[in-house]
Amino acid sequence: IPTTSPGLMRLKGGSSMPTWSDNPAVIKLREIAKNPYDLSAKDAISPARINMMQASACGLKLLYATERVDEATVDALSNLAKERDVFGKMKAMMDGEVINKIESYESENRKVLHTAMRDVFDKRNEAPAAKEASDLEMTELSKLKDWCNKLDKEKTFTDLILIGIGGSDLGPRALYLALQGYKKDNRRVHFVSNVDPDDAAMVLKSIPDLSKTLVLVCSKSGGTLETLTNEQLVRDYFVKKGLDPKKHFACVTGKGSPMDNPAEYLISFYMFDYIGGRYSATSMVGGPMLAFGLGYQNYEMILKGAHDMDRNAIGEKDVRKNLPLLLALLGVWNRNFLGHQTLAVLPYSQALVRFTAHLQQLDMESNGKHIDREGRFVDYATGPIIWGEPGTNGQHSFYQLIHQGTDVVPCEFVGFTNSQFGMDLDVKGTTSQQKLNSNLLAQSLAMAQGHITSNPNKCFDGNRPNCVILGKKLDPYTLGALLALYEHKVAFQGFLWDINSFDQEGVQLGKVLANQFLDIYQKVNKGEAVPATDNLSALVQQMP
Ligand SMILES: O=P(O)(O)OC[C@H]1O[C@H](O)[C@H](O)[C@@H](O)[C@@H]1O
Repeated sequence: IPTTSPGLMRLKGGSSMPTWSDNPAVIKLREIAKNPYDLSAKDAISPARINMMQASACGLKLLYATERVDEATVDALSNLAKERDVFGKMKAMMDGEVINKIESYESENRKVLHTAMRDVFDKRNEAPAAKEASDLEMTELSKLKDWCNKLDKEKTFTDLILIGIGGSDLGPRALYLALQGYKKDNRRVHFVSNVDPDDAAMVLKSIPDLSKTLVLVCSKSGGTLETLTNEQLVRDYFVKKGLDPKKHFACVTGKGSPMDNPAEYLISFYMFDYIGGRYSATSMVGGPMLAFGLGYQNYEMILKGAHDMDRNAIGEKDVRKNLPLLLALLGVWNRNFLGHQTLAVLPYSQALVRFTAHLQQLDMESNGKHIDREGRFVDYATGPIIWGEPGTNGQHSFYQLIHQGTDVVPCEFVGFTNSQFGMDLDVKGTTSQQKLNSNLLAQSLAMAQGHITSNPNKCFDGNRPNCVILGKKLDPYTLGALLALYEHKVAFQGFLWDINSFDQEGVQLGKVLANQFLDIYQKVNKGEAVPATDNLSALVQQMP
């Protein structure tokens, strides 16, 4: 990681944060990390440890007896949280201070208020933290509720195609797929995100009746190439089928964006510049689609679960009881002090099939950063590489490396006592759900304690850190809480690293170059000559 760059001049002296290495807690944690807790030692994992090393909030329980920490490590991590002022920063975020910025450099300069989108429940003896933002969302929510009632009454639409990408696709799609047990009868949602024309083609071919289909175009900026292209493609398809797009197309966009053109749409919903794409699932980006597919009440329960987790994140100052902060600190321990580069998130729930994909954007776009909030290159590791697939499928694929590979992969397992549909059978004395959960618990323990034998081929070193997140059942409330747990984990980690978790400059360069390639394709399409001497043209000419 570079620590200096000719292109990066510090314009402003004096930092409010001590540098990472000067933090007393960092010094202490580095000392502990020389000889961290050995999970593979005899009796290292005991019933007492399992009972003590756990925390609960909003129907979720975090078990961390299988992490390489003891009480002294957790104390030192707790001090790190204090020294890096994570609660001050979380409060600034929830109160609506402008925290999405890099001091003295051109940056987004925005508030970060996804929590205000669900701060809509308390009977107002306690005012919402950012009242103006919550009030604006209340207006959108009541518009959405009325629209849902109208759709329920008129029964005109059975299918909805959501067109969007990145934050306008991943989070909402992950939530919809996660709640199939709560789907409304005779309602289906489809997703088109990739600019690959086969994505839209496959969805359009699968629609049973286009005349009963809504299209929800979702883009905060209203200018994303993939989304605009797919909107045009789908509009064109409707026209070809003799249908008027104006009677089918709705949109979600930022106020004042190029897409904010109500005359073009049946209805327009709004999100705001202080809602980051990857934090937007509980804004109108998720709202209309989820309320259409699952019903408005279920959407409200997602918001309620998320809001309750927001309260845990800001209100619970004891790190041993604050789920997002505890998860964040355990992650920082594994990343910065034990030196692990990746994190596998492994849901033992088929419903969470796209949840890890959403977390990839949430975490890696937020914390894949190399400068701190004052524009200095950091000399410590920031966000890990996130990956994973649902278990037990993953067990039959990549778990070999997790158990015996030369890289240690910290894991976060997620599981539920009950299935969503309850369609289960007792085979050989246990249900399928119990078989699923036995596998989850077995993997966690096997990674941690290992198994030493005289045959090296059958040796498991163990000492591979992991934790387990458990809930009773993946219902809308629990899913909202799980979503917010990860949103705040990511934010807390950004606060600990003192980076800006809310911009995404790293995705710009590729977009600029893609536009330059498009210019070349345009010339090729018009039969104009393209220069043979530049890299871009040379690459285009490589396409078979
Ligand atoms: O919602 P949109 O403005 O269309 O943006 C969609 C996505 O595109 C960008 O490339 C960003 O990296 C994402 O953070 C964003 O969610």
